[in-house]
Amino acid sequence: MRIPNTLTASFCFSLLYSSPSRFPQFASLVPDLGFRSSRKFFTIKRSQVVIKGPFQLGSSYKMDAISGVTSAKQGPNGCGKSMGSCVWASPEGGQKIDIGKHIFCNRAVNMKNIVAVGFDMDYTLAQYKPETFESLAYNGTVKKLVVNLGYPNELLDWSFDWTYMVRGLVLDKRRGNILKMDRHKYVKVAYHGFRLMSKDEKVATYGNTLVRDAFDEPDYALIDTLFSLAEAYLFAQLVDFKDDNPEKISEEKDYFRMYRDVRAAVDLCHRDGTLKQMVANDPKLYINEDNSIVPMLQMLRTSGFAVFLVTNSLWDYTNVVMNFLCGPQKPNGSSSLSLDWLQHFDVVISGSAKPKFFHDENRTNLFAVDTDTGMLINTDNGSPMAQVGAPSLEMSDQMPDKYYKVFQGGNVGHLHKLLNVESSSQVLYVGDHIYGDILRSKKVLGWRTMLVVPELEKEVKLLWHLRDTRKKLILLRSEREQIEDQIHHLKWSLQRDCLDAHEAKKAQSNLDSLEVLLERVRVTHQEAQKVFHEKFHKVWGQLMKTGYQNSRFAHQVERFACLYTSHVGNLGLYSPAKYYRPTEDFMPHEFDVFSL
Ligand SMILES: Nc1nc2c(ncn2[C@@H]2O[C@H](COP(=O)(O)O)[C@@H](O)[C@H]2O)c(=O)[nH]1
Ligand SMILES: [Mg+2]
Repeated sequence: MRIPNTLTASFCFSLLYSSPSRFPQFASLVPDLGFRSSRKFFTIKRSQVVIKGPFQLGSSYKMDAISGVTSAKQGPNGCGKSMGSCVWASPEGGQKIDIGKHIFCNRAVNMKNIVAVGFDMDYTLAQYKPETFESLAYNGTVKKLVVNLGYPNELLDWSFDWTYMVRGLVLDKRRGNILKMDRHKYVKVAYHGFRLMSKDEKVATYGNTLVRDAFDEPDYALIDTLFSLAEAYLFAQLVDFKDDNPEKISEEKDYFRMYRDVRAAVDLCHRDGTLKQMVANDPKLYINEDNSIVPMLQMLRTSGFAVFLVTNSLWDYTNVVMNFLCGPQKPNGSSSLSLDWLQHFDVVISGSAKPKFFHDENRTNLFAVDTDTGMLINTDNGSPMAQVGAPSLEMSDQMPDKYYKVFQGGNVGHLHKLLNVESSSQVLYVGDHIYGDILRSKKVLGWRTMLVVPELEKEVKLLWHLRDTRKKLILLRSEREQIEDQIHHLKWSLQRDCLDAHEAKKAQSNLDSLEVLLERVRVTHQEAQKVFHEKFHKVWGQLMKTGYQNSRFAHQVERFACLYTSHVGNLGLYSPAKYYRPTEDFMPHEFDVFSL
């Protein structure tokens, strides 16, 4: 458990209730809550090949009590004047970073030890607009279910609430349930379709099992990428539809098969042009414009880092998206495709097939990509190969008129070689997908990782605004526990102590009052907790919490992401020489000792 150094003082409180005569103090809290309401790149001329051959959120941050910004004393300036908006440094030697844009640290990353910084593209560099992009995926999927898989036409009239589903949920494919669980994998919130399951139903289904469910494939699906929000919503709709209209969905299509159909239809939307062609036609409609990316990339490169892109998207689509993000932009927002954006990268690997890419033993060929034609060129572990009958390869020191740094496929070994990386700990990779980008790269490979969690900006800001409420909730929970202890004490005394009649009567009276008070505090606490969570999300509450515990999603972030932040551009707000240090760990006993 970690708490930021700067906030610890505000969490200090003491509750020393020793006798029933102090009960009114418990009750006095209830109405106060306000809840009521080194570069090497390949160069290829048409007939000839030429081969050519890197500074936390620690104690130096002070929270601005009004606005929730911290002022960061920064390290040496690695940012040239030309990079106007890469403003991590200012003449005053520091700048205000909005709390929603902080980079949070689970595991130390010293940028001075990093040689190469890499990026994922979709939902990392490119933030899709869920209201248009996920709706496109939703509509395309529904259409395929009806036209190709024989689902009833009325599905075409359904609509999609893109705000409903959130990351970190788990779909129970066999039972048609959508679950939110804590870090111990205890199901805390459960819906069947869109119907909230009662506590008894939930416990009967998921509680008290001797062998705890892993909640993994094949019976469960993890909503771990923003790409999955539409399919989760559609699955819930289908579950309700089948329950209400069993005659309209063929019998053999149980919940599991319906999920499989939805998955297959979504998958096809990603492959058959349903999504990519539409984005290519009008990127501005589907992707957020972002003028922080280019300055951030420039800052990294001028600071000496090798910068790379590894995306599962293929070259043609990558080129469209990166053109949109890096320009050149035309006044109307459209951009004609150019290769200018490649200047910000040392190596680009499209069609990388992550997470397989992170396994060294994966023998997938690495092809160079002809960026004009999209044609793949054979390479021998990244070194271009001559075709039989074509002119032979030559080595030259001269800068060629056309060079290649775009590849497809391959594995992490190829990438290390291309970047001249000696140790995997020298690489920082920024991605949005815990499984696809982060887990494997850190666990298997030892790369340093940064997870982009766009939901975090709103969550952290809200947490900041609700900090007093949160403190009152902590106080109320503690109050509940202490009343319970008093009740247990009195009950024990009534049963075991030889009390005279007067003492027994007094104890019983105190006990009766305490039980009434406990019920009042319990109801108030529960209601307050519910209202608090609903401020974050009307259905699922705080992304990073389930009740008091970290959510399963938060647990994964903590375990697998060295760093995490709301937006990739936040990297440009910190010094390229920054030493990101984690906040101090706290065990529960330390909370008691230090009154945290
Ligand atoms: N075939 C499928 N492709 C999918 C699916 N969900 C996402 N995607 C595509 O993967 C890449 C992600 O790229 P990255 O930059 O984040 O590595 C992108 O092209 C998506 O369209 C799916 O279910 N099936
Ligand atoms: Mg991605």
